[in-house]
Amino acid sequence: MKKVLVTGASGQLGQCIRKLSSRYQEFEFTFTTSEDLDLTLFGVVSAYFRNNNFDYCINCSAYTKVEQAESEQEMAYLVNAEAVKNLAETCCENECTLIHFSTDYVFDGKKEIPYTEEDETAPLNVYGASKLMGEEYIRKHMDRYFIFRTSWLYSDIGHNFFNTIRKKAAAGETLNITTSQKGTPTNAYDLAGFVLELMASGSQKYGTYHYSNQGEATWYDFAAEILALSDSRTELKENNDFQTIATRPAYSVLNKKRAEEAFGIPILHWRESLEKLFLGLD
Ligand SMILES: NC(=O)C1=CN([C@@H]2O[C@H](COP(=O)(O)OP(=O)(O)OC[C@H]3O[C@@H](n4cnc5c(N)ncnc54)[C@H](OP(=O)(O)O)[C@@H]3O)[C@@H](O)[C@H]2O)C=CC1
Ligand SMILES: Cc1cn([C@H]2C[C@H](O)[C@@H](COP(=O)(O)OP(=O)(O)O[C@H]3O[C@@H](C)C(=O)[C@@H](O)[C@H]3O)O2)c(=O)[nH]c1=O
Repeated sequence: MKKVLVTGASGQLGQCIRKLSSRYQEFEFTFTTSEDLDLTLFGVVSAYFRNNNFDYCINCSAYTKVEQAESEQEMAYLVNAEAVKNLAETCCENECTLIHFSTDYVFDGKKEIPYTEEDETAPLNVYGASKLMGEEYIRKHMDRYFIFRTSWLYSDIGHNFFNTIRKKAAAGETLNITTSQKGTPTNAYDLAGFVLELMASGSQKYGTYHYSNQGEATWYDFAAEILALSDSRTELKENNDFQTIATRPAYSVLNKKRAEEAFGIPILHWRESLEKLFLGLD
């Protein structure tokens, strides 16, 4: 039976993978949080892999606080770059395939058509730059890896825009939402299902890929759809000058052709996938 380590298991994507993993009886899963396995400690990571013969590592760990990263630069690079380097070197040494996630924020948003994997990266903020450095370590140290750049992940789990909007609406707050970014919301369960299917297929089409739901939206469009599906009467206002500490790309829609052609796994439109999430909510 193939052994799979899922790191960052207490986070949003890690928990989605855990929920879906019972459908994949052909794998033996181990889930670790930062308390069980701190990826910033090379010696610890190296010993852990030597003592377990993992075939795959799905790395869901990351420093994802985009605003805070601007003042906690060191921590962002430690987790998003140095810890990833530790993992890449260790996976390589132990012949373990690494599945890793990166972000649309590696791009500067100056394009007006979806970004391909070949497009030049030029992050505008610390989070994006630290994630890009993590990607580069993997490409430098490994052959057997999959990097999936994704965007605007949401689910009913953890801290994300979907949960923020639902909480604010429930509290009766008026929402002021930016129209100055265009991207694609991605249901974290879809991404979780996608990587589990990829693993089950035994694909060896290693490399860097883009994966998000289909279509495009502003954060305002996304909030409007969340409110509509919640039957909420909360007031929603467009804001084209929402102030943030970190600069974000104005346009970060990802072109998914490479992943679609390589793996043949259908990808839902973001509106359809959002509806699907609502249907499963209590
Ligand atoms: N969320 C989003 O909108 C997007 C996310 N991504 C990428 O997708 C991936 C998953 O994101 P998501 O699930 O939302 O992220 P979360 O922030 O929900 O989860 C990240 C997890 O990483 C863990 N972690 C942090 N530091 C360490 C460490 N030193 N060692 C081990 N684990 C650690 C945290 O665990 P603990 O709490 O135990 O410290 C946390 O549970 C990440 O690579 C992210 O960059 C890409 C695009 C969009
Ligand atoms: C809460 C809130 C945010 N915004 C704006 C701020 C920002 O431009 C945008 C999204 O805000 P958030 O802080 O929720 O999202 P942000 O942290 O930018 O989300 C990003 O997270 C990282 C991890 C990624 O990798 C990206 O793909 C992306 O998902 O919406 C409003 O306009 N009004 C609001 O009330």
